[in-house]
Amino acid sequence: MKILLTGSTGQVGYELERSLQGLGEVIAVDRGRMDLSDLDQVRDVIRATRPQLIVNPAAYTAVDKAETEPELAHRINAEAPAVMAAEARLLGAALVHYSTDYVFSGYDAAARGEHDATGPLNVYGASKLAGEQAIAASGVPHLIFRTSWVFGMRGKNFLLTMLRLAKERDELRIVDDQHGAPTWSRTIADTTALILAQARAGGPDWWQENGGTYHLSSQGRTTWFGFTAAILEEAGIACNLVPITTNDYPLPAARPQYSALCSDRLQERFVRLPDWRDALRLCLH
Ligand SMILES: NC(=O)C1=CN([C@@H]2O[C@H](COP(=O)(O)OP(=O)(O)OC[C@H]3O[C@@H](n4cnc5c(N)ncnc54)[C@H](OP(=O)(O)O)[C@@H]3O)[C@@H](O)[C@H]2O)C=CC1
Ligand SMILES: Cc1cn([C@H]2C[C@H](O)[C@@H](COP(=O)(O)OP(=O)(O)O[C@H]3O[C@@H](C)C(=O)[C@@H](O)[C@H]3O)O2)c(=O)[nH]c1=O
Repeated sequence: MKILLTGSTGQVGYELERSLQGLGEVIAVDRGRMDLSDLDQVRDVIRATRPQLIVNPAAYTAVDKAETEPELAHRINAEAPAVMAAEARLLGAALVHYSTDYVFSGYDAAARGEHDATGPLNVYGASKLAGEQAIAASGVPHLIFRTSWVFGMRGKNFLLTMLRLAKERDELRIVDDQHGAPTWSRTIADTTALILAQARAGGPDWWQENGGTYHLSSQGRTTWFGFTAAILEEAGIACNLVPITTNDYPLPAARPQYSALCSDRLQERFVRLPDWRDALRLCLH
């Protein structure tokens, strides 16, 4: 199977480049080869490589910056995936795409299912939702994995930011009223590969029976403060931690207060993901 992989310099893309190796030939394209803000280039690269599967973890992920660059965020997160879906459909290929807990408003504490009403609070979330909708409307065989609070030992993420800040400062003030499930980039990649191995073995009806949107997020939940406390404990770093509210830490983009995703659909069909704390321990050690 020929797989076109985007975003291989990102957290999830880096892990996917390794996890997908067993499935076939992986053609990894970075921004230099396929810039998602250039829709003609996206089309041209897909037509030139003729993949049987496109895996797209590339995205505009700068949540605050997106508030001042809504058109660019929309092009990368919505229009480029729409082009990928249309081109994949023409080729008879399938598309795997990633989305976010930030498609939800998160006003209440219940964990959200795949069919619960969306309502993004910020530009990033709205652009990701538009990407999901474009893919679903295209009729291409697809999987959309919504994940949350991605961490890993590479790239830009909350875990690495906290490890750095805890060494630089005596005290960290961290929001304790936003709830979610930190999810390891490697878990996302390995789960994707496991499901795609089943798809490959499953025959022509597999995508029709199993395609669509899945929540792919760790078991359990915490707050950014709880996540930070666990990071420092696992890493053996002493630093004074002060819980604060969202109002104490004003940022350009609003974030959902309750971000927990219910991953039951994924668990019933494929695999149960580890608890966020166990994944954190494995990642750090
Ligand atoms: N990070 C998180 O906490 C979460 C992420 N997600 C979703 O998961 C997926 C993977 O995210 P993650 O790996 O963390 O993201 P990262 O921010 O780590 O990586 C983003 C990737 O997209 C690439 N990219 C950005 N802009 C362009 C562009 N114009 N053209 C080509 N490539 C581009 C980046 O390339 P470059 O290195 O050149 O910038 C990088 O490889 C995304 O769909 C994201 O929305 C969902 C929930 C949480
Ligand atoms: C650095 C820092 C952040 N915070 C707060 C700010 C914010 O409310 C919260 C999270 O910070 P960040 O801005 O790093 O995280 P953020 O960019 O909002 O993370 C999101 O990224 C996108 C891509 C997603 O899809 C989401 O699932 C989610 O992971 O932590 C503190 O309270 N203290 C601090 O020192």
